[in-house]
Amino acid sequence: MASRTAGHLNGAEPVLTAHAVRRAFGPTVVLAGVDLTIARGEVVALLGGSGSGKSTLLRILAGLDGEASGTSVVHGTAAVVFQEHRLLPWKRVAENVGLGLSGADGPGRIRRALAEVGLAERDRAWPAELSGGQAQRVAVARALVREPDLLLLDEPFGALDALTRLRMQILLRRLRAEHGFAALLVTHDVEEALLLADRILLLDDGRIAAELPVDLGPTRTPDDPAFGALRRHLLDRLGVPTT
Ligand SMILES: Nc1ncnc2c1ncn2[C@@H]1O[C@H](COP(=O)(O)OP(=O)(O)OP(=O)(O)O)[C@@H](O)[C@H]1O
Repeated sequence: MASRTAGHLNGAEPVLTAHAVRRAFGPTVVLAGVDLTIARGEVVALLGGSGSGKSTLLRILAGLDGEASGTSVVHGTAAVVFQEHRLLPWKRVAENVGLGLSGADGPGRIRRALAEVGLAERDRAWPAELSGGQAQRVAVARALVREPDLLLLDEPFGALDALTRLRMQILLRRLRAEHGFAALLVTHDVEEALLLADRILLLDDGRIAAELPVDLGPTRTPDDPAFGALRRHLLDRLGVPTT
């Protein structure tokens, strides 16, 4: 696995290298030795059945789990976006985005990050005054303001309605084109993975069971026969019948 994941780098610098990551909860082994390399600027989607350990792996890579074994190194800055926005209800939008940010350029960076997610006018709002989609865009701004080399995204659009989800996917694609960050996107949604990722990994039985490059070019639509073929292949690997 290590040599396979290293292969896709083609000489590109890695932004994340993880090796032999293992995590058990009591007697239950959830991750049995995961090797993973992400290149600078690369978007990797992580698919897997419910309970396969996707969120557990993401938390380890984010440095949020002290109990795992193996090594995981982010070469640069990482920022995390979760399925729930996790905004502090007692702080206004701009304060939430700027949490932990220091330096005289903080207010300017907060303004720019909010403008980038289309919420420049909502900087004084309270989280409770926002829609689900707006709150999640604030969470994205809070990640962006740190100018991350790597975004760790745990089902970031999973709680949103279908239309808002589509808008967020388009926003993420645009932000990625502008900023060039790398991302690891945990998702249940095969189409979302195919729309956004350069490479898709399948987590099964505690390991990366399959790896699939997505050679679909920058403009992707589900009507494209090549898109459909990859979709069927992935659903098949996930054990979902398509006929
Ligand atoms: N803190 C914990 N204590 C005990 N078991 C846990 C803990 N966190 C996760 N698990 C178990 O580890 C397994 C993997 O959970 P995880 O949330 O990583 O899966 P997932 O692939 O993200 O699932 P889903 O797609 O349903 O969100 C599950 O069986 C879960 O019950």
